[in-house]
This record gives sequence, structure tokens and C-alpha cells, in this order.
Amino acid sequence: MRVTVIGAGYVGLVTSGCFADVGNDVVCIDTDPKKIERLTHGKIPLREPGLDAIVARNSTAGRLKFSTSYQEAVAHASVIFIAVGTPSSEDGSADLSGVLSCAHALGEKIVRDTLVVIKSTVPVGTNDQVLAALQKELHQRDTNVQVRTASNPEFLKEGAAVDDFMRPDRIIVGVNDAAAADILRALYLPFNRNRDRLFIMDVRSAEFTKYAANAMLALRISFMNEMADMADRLGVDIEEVRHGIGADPRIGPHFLYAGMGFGGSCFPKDLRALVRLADSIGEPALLLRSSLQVNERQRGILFEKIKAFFGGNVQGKTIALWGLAFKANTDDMREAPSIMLVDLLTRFGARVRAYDPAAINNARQIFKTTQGITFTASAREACEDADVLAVVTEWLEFRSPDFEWLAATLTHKALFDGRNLYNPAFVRASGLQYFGVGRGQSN
Ligand SMILES: NC(=O)C1=CN([C@@H]2O[C@H](COP(=O)(O)OP(=O)(O)OC[C@H]3O[C@@H](n4cnc5c(N)ncnc54)[C@H](O)[C@@H]3O)[C@@H](O)[C@H]2O)C=CC1
Ligand SMILES: O=C(O)[C@H]1O[C@H](OP(=O)(O)OP(=O)(O)OC[C@H]2O[C@@H](n3ccc(=O)[nH]c3=O)[C@H](O)[C@@H]2O)[C@H](O)[C@@H](O)[C@@H]1O
Repeated sequence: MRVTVIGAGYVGLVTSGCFADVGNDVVCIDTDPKKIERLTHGKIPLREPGLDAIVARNSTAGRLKFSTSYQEAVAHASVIFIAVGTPSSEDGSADLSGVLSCAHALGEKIVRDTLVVIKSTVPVGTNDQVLAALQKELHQRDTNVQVRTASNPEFLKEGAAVDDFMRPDRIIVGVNDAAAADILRALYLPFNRNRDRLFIMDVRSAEFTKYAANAMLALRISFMNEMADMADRLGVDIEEVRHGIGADPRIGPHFLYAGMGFGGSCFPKDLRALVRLADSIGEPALLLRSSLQVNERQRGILFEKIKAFFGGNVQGKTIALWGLAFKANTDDMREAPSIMLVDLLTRFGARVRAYDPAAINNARQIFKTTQGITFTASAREACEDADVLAVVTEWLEFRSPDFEWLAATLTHKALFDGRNLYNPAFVRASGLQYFGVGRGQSN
């Protein structure tokens, strides 16, 4: 099938690469000329395991092309995916300007009957807005071309995006008509061969399913973080509790890790957007609001622990920081918990020596006006001349450090484990003090 994808970010690029990889002929367009220039020269503008190989082999095979031209986008295919960003507006609602500007640009140029599929995460009713924008442009052009829209929200996780796309646990398709369902069923067949993972529903339910899924996952994390904060005061180990409750199949073992709060480009923004959507229809959204509050508090948790360790004052202290990305296996810094930690530490006079295997370039942009942070080329280098170590992202290379070397290197011999990666007894046996999240210690 010939497919066009608008947006060459995490979702658009993965979608383009994976569709091409199963034999489709894909054009991916983006308004960022630098991004397209790099992609045309085989350079991937983001870090996502497996994506570079997919882009390389499909570009070489001629099945994947990149462009900045809407003209090319509409000329190429009659199935066009919109996968541009929907960031938070100032009031927290989803900023749909990118999606709507795609709709207008497409409507100005579409030359044949076309199905426009919205993959971006958008509030209920957006498909209707996109259809209206398309029709307005077509009407002005006085053409007989017909457009339809469909909703196909994406559920991939960064760091595992290619795998999630290739082996999805569900494909949600929201349609107004059977013909659109047939097209999307055919397009997704290669990803849906063994079990029926395709759920076809009405458009508004599909739009809402995406938000409900992210909200449920975010609530689960906030719940565990709240339990962890109680566990610290009660002398309870949240890791034991995680195993204990996760064994109940009604709860399940996944996504129960307490930590520094959820970050990334989606949970925080999607929760805020859902709260605004609730406001607009007069619903209180009590749980969603609480989850955001718990999350805000949790982002400061490691700072509070470090501050308490130093008797309430971090002035002049040097903190080694392992991990800046919002989670492992990505270079994405959007709403990363490290941002608040670095801000607080440096604001109160501490120095930070930070290392991350992938996110340092992005972090440099974020912290370009921050005084007191330096970036190091290795995890070990971050610890040199540092008083204590804070582990913020769960990268594999941080999982089994040389604790004895750390004890000999860190002046104040303390490890703050924001991801509960370590066995406290084992760490303590090497001469370090250990502070996790919900490991039974309120220092
Ligand atoms: N990042 C993720 O893990 C997931 C994101 N989503 C949703 O997918 C959507 C896209 O997210 P990301 O890929 O992370 O965003 P992103 O910010 O990485 O990429 C968006 C791309 O769209 C381009 N763009 C913006 N406006 C444009 C326009 N009018 N025409 C053409 N290109 C335009 C930008 O230049 C950028 O390259 C969002 O709605 C997000 O909530 C859904 C599931 C997972
Ligand atoms: O809509 C989206 O963009 C995507 O949002 C999340 O994916 P992502 O943000 O890439 O990453 P997650 O692995 O879900 O982690 C989100 C945040 O929660 C934190 N987290 C996750 C799991 C956990 O048990 N505890 C926890 O604190 C992570 O550290 C991270 O900061 C969802 O998992 C995807 O299904 C969804 O498609």
C-alpha cells in the first residue's frame, strides 16, 4: 500500500519505518527541514533501539522517502497519517494547532479521495474538527474530492517503540464507515497475524481509549509512589510490597515501580489534557487531579532525601547524578524527573556532575542557563570529587556498579537510589549508606 505519514518524531518515524518494513511504500514528511535533511542522509534525529537499521534498509530499498513537501505528501498516497505533536497549551489542554495546520495544509492540496488517519493523541471531538478543517479547504477549492477521517491512536513506549509497533498488544481503530475500517484492517494485517488485536470502534471512543490508557497507567504509578512515601515512614519495603501485590492476577506485576514520578512527553501532558477536557464538560476528575499532585510531590522526593542527609543544607555539596533521560533507552528529556532535581540542587547551591549514556546533548539544551551542572563522559567520572551519588534513570549500565569503588570515592559515602535498583543490604555491606524510594527509611 502507499502511505504518507506527517511528522517525523518518535511516533511518525517509527510508524513510517515499520510500515515500510512490511513492504508498504512510505513517504514521511515534516516541517522541520533540518530533520528531513538529516533523515535523507540516513541520520536518525532521535535514539530508538532498532530504528536506524529499519530506516536504513527501507531507504536503501526505496520504500521509505523523506520530504518537507505537502505536495509530495498528497501526491504519494490516499492514506495519510497525522503523527505530529500535541503538546500542552498554557492551560494544560492539548495544543491542536499542529494537527489542525496539517488538516488545512492537506485540504489545500489533496488531489484524490483520501483517508486521513489521526495517530496523534487528541481529545474527543478532534477528528470532527480535522474533518471540518479539511472540508472547509476543499469547499474553498470547489472540488469533488472526498475526504474521510479515522482515529488510530498509538500505544508505543519510547525505548521499545519499534518492538511495540511490530508486536502491538492492541491496535485501536475508530471509524465512521466500513471502507475506512477495511483499509486500516489491511494495513495492519502484518502486525496482527496471530491473534486478533484489532479493535474497531467509533471515533470518539477510540480517541478516549488513548487517554484512558495513559491515565490508568499514570494512576498506577502515583498509587505506588504514595504507598512508597508511606512505606518510608512505616519501616516498610515497597519492593516487597510490589512483589506481594503484583502476584494477584487482578493487579499484575507490571508498571508498579515507585520512583521519582512519571515523566516523559505523554503521561504528564495527557493527564493535564484529560483534566481540562473534564473541566470543559463539568466533571470533577478527582482521581486525575490527585495523580498529578502526587506526581509533582514525588519529583522532589530525592532532593528532600539528599537535603535531609546534609542536615537541611546542600550548599557547596557535589552530587554525582547517574541518568538524565526520563527513562532508560531513550534520549528524551521531556518532563524528565532529573530536571526538577537538578534545578533544586543547583538553586540551593549544590554542584551537579551528571552522566547519561544518551541524553547529554538534549540535557545541555535544557540546562544551558543552569549554573553548577557539568556533564561527564562516564558514570565513574561523575563520581570523582562528588560527595554522594543519586541514581535517576534505570539504565542497564547502572544496574551493577562497583559499590566498593563508590564507597572509596564518594566523600560522604551515600547512594540515593531514585529507581530502587539495588539491594539495600548489599549496598550497605560495601560501606555506603543507602536511601531508596519507599525502602523503609524517612531520613
Ligand atoms: N512519544 C511517544 O512515545 C508517543 C507519542 N504519542 C503521541 O503522538 C504524537 C506525536 O508525538 P511524538 O512523536 O513524541 O512527537 P515529536 O515531537 O517527537 O514529533 C512531532 C514531529 O511533528 C513535526 N510537526 C509538527 N507540526 C507539523 C506540521 N504541521 N506538519 C508536519 N510536521 C509537523 C515536528 O517537526 C516533529 O518532528 C503526540 O500526540 C503524542 O502524544 C503517542 C504514543 C507514544
Ligand atoms: O502515549 C504515550 O506517549 C506513551 O506513554 C507511555 O510511554 P512512555 O512515556 O514512553 O514511557 P513509560 O515506560 O510508560 O514511562 C513513563 C514514565 O513513567 C515512569 N514509570 C513507569 C513505570 C513504573 O512502574 N514506574 C514509573 O515511575 C517512567 O520512569 C517514566 O518516567 C505509555 O507506556 C505508552 O503506552 C504510551 O503510548
